[in-house]
Amino acid sequence: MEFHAAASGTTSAAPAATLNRSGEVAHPLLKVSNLRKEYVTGRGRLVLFDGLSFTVSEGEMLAIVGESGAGKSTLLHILGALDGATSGDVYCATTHLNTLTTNQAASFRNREVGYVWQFHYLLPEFTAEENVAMPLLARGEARSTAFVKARKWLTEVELADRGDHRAGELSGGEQQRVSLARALVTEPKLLLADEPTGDLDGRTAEVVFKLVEKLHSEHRLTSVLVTHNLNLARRCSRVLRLTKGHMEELAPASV
Ligand SMILES: Nc1ncnc2c1ncn2[C@@H]1O[C@H](COP(=O)(O)OP(=O)(O)OP(=O)(O)O)[C@@H](O)[C@H]1O
Repeated sequence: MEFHAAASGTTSAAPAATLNRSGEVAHPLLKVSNLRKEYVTGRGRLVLFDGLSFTVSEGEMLAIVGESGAGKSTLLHILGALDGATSGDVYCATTHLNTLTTNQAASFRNREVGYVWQFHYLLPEFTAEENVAMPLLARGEARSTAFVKARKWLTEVELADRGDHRAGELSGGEQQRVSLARALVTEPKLLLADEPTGDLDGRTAEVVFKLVEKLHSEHRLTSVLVTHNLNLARRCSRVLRLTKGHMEELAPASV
């Protein structure tokens, strides 16, 4: 168990190391300070959250829970440089996400973050292998090495024998495992997952979540998962609940 001091509200410092309960140095990978997100809508300002401050240490598996509409997906998008905050700061290691240009944000997403969504967003006409190789090809990696890595990651998600199958011909659980391989083929530090098992039946969800747990620990990932599934949330090392615009830390066992 680790201590997680909330960020002090400073807006200029990259994450500093802290001590966990065993006296080991815990290096924060993500540091969120005083974050606010609002939308200006036809009916006025919609403030999703304000004053959010928290850190996520390297190696943690964090679940973000909360009511529908609380802003969990929006927060995940901000952590992954897919969306910007209205104010406040987000650091991923020494990268200050607020200051990235569009191109820098795209490069950050390609190199540092793996995304898994509720819907897999695979290209159905392409094979599993081609789908997994796509992020590497997008950043200019040679086809031969991209496909070697894609096959390695399909093996990691236990789909080595399905590489030449079209994504559209795979089952929902298999598609989600391919999307997990695609998320990790670039060997990111950070895995962001938004309801990764939300579209799957209970048994298939368990298979996919076990794979997430296995890959998280074997590849020393830092993972942030948005979920409504409290059974999955309590298996994470930390749980934060987004409620009425603020964050509460919950003991996983009490979720
Ligand atoms: N571009 C936008 N403009 C205005 N409002 C938006 C926009 N995007 C999202 N919202 C609103 O922000 C709120 C939070 O959305 P978000 O998807 O982050 O919630 P959530 O907690 O992930 O919900 P769920 O659990 O249902 O997926 C919702 O009320 C949504 O309608």
